[in-house]
Amino acid sequence: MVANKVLTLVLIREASRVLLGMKKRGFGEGRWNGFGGKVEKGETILQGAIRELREESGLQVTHLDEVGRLMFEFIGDPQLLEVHVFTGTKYTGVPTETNEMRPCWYAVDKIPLKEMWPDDKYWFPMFLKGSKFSGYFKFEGHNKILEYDLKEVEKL
Ligand SMILES: Nc1nc(NC2CC2)cc(N2CCOCC2)n1
Repeated sequence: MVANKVLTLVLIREASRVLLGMKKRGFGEGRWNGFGGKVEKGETILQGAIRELREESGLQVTHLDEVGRLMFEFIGDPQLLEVHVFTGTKYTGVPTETNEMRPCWYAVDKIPLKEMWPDDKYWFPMFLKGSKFSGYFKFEGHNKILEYDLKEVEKL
């Protein structure tokens, strides 16, 4: 039995723009995404999200709201990914390029969905509306979604 791999994803948002980063190496390289990654032993998921945001973008936050939960299955891989999506509006610092990520602000009507993970085009509109969402995506490789279900929820 392989436990889920717990990952975080932080989307920092201002009134009409969202901070994304171009992933420069590793999982998701070449795609725009929020900031995040693994949760380490001894930290909560929220603490992991705050840490990854700081490490990957230089931004510090004291509060994040969990807005989504996404599960991912990859054909042929027993390891499920469990991604906790957070958003925040109050931060300190300036978005800074790191060896992981090149940050860039995107207007909410110009989100580069074609250059993001394929699932994003389904749940990003829910994120932008301020809804909470819960979904499951079955991938074949890193570009093809075989099945998915996704719903807006009152409570995660
Ligand atoms: N936007 C997004 N979509 C994902 N889709 C699954 C890979 C198929 C994963 C993911 N992250 C996983 C890595 O940690 C950051 C968030 N972020």
